[in-house]
Amino acid sequence: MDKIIVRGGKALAGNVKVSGAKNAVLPIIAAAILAEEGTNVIHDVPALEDVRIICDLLKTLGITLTYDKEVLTINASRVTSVEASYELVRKMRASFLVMGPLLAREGKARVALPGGCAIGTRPIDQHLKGFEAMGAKIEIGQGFIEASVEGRLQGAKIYLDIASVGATENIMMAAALAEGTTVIENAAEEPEIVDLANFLNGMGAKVRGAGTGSIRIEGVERLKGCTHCVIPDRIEAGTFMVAAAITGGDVFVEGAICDHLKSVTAKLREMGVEVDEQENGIRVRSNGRLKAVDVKTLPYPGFPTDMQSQMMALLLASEGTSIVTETVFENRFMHVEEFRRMNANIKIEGRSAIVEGGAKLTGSKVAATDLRAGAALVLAGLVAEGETEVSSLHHIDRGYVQFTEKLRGLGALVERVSPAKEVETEAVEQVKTEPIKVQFSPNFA
Ligand SMILES: CC(=O)N[C@H]1[C@@H](OP(=O)(O)OP(=O)(O)OC[C@H]2O[C@@H](n3ccc(=O)[nH]c3=O)[C@H](O)[C@@H]2O)O[C@H](CO)[C@@H](O)[C@@H]1O
Ligand SMILES: C=C(OP(=O)(O)O)C(=O)O
Repeated sequence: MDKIIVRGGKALAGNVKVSGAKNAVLPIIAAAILAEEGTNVIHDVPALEDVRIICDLLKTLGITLTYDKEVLTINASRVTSVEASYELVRKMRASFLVMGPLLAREGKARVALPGGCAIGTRPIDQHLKGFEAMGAKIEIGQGFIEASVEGRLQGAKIYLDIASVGATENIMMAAALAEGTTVIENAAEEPEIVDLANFLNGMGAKVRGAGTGSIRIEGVERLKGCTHCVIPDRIEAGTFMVAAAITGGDVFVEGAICDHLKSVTAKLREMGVEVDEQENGIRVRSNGRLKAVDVKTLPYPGFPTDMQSQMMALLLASEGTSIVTETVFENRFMHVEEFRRMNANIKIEGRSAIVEGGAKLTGSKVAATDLRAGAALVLAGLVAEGETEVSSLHHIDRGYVQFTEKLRGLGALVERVSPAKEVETEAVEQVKTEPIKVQFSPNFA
């Protein structure tokens, strides 16, 4: 299995370009199922494992896709199946996002139960509540959820008990082709919801209010393909902002949208990091002296749970005690155990982690427990003494395009090695100066 080897001690400097947002492109690809005519042309599609999986899923539904140079074309004029298999849903929870579009277009959908994952149980009750309110019959059995409706879905007023990102997206997509108007109250307000709404509207839908807690969707009879550019990934951007701060570096994060990163920017500034918001990106500078701060994850515009572990790495490098409270997911502290292997002093009390900064982190063998945890361990490795070896890289591949290459572009002493190369490393002890080969080259076509 591949590993990332990081040697700490280098201040990062230079320019890094942010890729398209994973969490925007996944629902957008699912929404492409709704286009009964024309072709969707989606730009800035990141070459990620999750993107490959959802593309594979659409192919099993009979849909035609091509992918070249970050441009994905999807022709969904023909849908030959309404079933999302366990094998695909198991690999990626977001596969469940095909349920709304399939139900709205085909009147039925059969999707494997997504189950829990490393960060919590992650129920889907709010998605199902929305579909039922729109007239769908839901049956659960043999590991699948089957949804069906006689005729078209009916517009409805839906109040979400939790401002769930996925439920808001799934219901929005279903409502786009429903008869009448749907109003989602307590809707999630994430930028990815706005991007999805823009894509749906590009296909001819009538979605208003995305980005607020109340979204109104007037159903239309047909949708057709359009051209769309995916927003930049705010979590990838935030990860590189932390990389600059933790190493006492000076990095321009090109393409980052300042508005999407306000909570992250505010916390970095509280810690003493200089954040310069520019039109086409964000420059982050730090002298490496960091103050401890408390962080609480919340739905957008609050501090993102997807930045919690990276922020914890930064707090470990700060002076003083910080409290990190996770309110979005019930079990998103798996990385704490891995940080401890690196000499971190962190205590968990319920939903909070008490992080003692200041102790010198030491390089160690650690494993990514989810994709953000994987990135966070690499960040910690950038300031640890000696060498850190991060394994279980399939997590990182889900959400970061060429992570090691981008870090190396900023001067980080980091590389990805495959088992064959490891042997070589031991044999000749030269690998640290060799250029690394690109490990990930997806072929979606
Ligand atoms: C592909 C994608 O976009 N993933 C993001 C999305 O996940 P996802 O859409 O799964 O996250 P949700 O906003 O739905 O989940 C938030 C909380 O609501 C709970 N919940 C959710 C749905 C439901 O029906 N019932 C319920 O109880 C979840 O268990 C969780 O505790 O938003 C999360 C929260 O910002 C991010 O961490 C993920 O990176
Ligand atoms: C938790 C995440 O993604 P997902 O919802 O796809 O598991 C994430 O992007 O950090």
